[in-house]
Order: sequence, then structure tokens, then C-alpha cells
Amino acid sequence: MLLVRDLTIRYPGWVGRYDLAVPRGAVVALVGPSGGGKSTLLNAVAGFERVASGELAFEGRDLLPLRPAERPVAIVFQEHNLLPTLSAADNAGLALSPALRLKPADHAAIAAALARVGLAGLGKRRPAELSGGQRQRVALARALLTTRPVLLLDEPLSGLDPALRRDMVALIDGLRREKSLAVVMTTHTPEDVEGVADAVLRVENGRVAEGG
Ligand SMILES: Nc1ncnc2c1ncn2[C@@H]1O[C@H](COP(=O)(O)OP(=O)(O)OP(=O)(O)O)[C@@H](O)[C@H]1O
Repeated sequence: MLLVRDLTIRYPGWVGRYDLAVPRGAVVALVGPSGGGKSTLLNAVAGFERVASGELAFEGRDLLPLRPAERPVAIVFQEHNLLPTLSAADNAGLALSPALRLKPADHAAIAAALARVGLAGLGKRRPAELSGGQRQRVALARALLTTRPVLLLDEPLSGLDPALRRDMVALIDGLRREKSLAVVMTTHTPEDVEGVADAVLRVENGRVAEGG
């Protein structure tokens, strides 16, 4: 279980104060207005925001003292964060070896992950040679290769056509079952996650609304 309790992030003139609980195997979708605080929450869980106060734990372990690389958390950012000089395969492979010391089995796993997101045969391309949706899927392939039990996805469906959105949602659904992941994703199109999300929660003014 990922547990967020009274987790407080302050920017000048803005405060986010979050409560959220996500069991393993569950998908929680965050919706709400632009600027409501969705990305800030994901970035704080991943360790990229300074937290003023509150609790953040996974399976009872306090995550706040841990650096991002030490946290049991994989995140796909809104802007994908691919390295422009690396091929799609190497960008995905960073999940397995940050220095890209990849074994033959790693190359096979990378090819399988790229195939899974519909990018079979495109592993040699650099990000600039891919469409926006394809770049997004490279970032998703990288997340698929991590063995971290918490998966955070910031707008993973934006820029994808409807058929691809359905494929990605099915992929996320399969993964959370297979690996018992706790998934938190943001979306502007909640209808896309109907039938997959265990909860759709609204984030507004830096708060996660009750219910959903
Ligand atoms: N580094 C920062 N410094 C100061 N203010 C920030 C910073 N990052 C975000 N904010 C502000 O914090 C609030 C929440 O932003 P956030 O990016 O979390 O919203 P969001 O719900 O993800 O929006 P969107 O749907 O547009 O991505 C906004 O008012 C934003 O302007």
C-alpha cells in the first residue's frame, strides 16, 4: 500500500496538501483542472519535490528520507525525459542499467518491452525520429522494465489516438495485475480509464477530493 498522509508541498502563493491510499494492484486516476496540483503530487511521491511536512510510506516504510533512485517508485513524466542522443532502446534500457551496461538478456527484455508498447523494430531510432506518441511509449517501455512496485504516470494517454489509448490502458491494466503494482496516473480524459481505474479522484487547489 502506498500511503500519503497530509503530505504538504509549498510554492510561493500555493500549498498542496495531499491524502491518498493506493493498495498494490490498484489503479487510481487523478483528474482535475490544470494547475490543480496533480503533477506536484506525483513528483513529490517520486522524490522530486521538497516536502514541507506529512507522511509518505510504501508497505509501512517511510519514503521521505530516500532519494528518488532509492524509492520503490517508477515515474513517467509529462515531458517524457528521454535523452536525445540515445536510441529508443537505450532510453528504455536506462531502467535496467543507468550506465547502459546491458547483457544479452537485457537487450531481449528491452525489445520485448518496446514490442509491448507497439514499437517493435523502432529501437534504433532516436527521440527526434519518433512522433510524440511514440516517444511517450518509449518512456512507458522504460517504466515497464523497472521492477519498482509503485508506477506513476503523468498524462500517459495524451497525444495518443483513441486506439492507442485503449491499448495503453489495457497494458497498464495487465501490468498492475501481473506485477501487483500500485498505479497512480493523471488524465484529462477520465472516460479512457473507465473499467480500469479503481478510483477516479479529483485534485483541485492542491487537495485530493474524497470519494471517487
Ligand atoms: N516549481 C514550481 N514553483 C512554483 N510553483 C509551481 C511549481 N510547480 C508547479 N507550481 C504551481 O503549483 C500548482 C500545481 O501545479 P501542477 O503542475 O501540480 O498542476 P497539475 O494539476 O499537474 O496541472 P496540469 O494538468 O496543467 O499538468 C500550479 O499553480 C503551478 O503553477
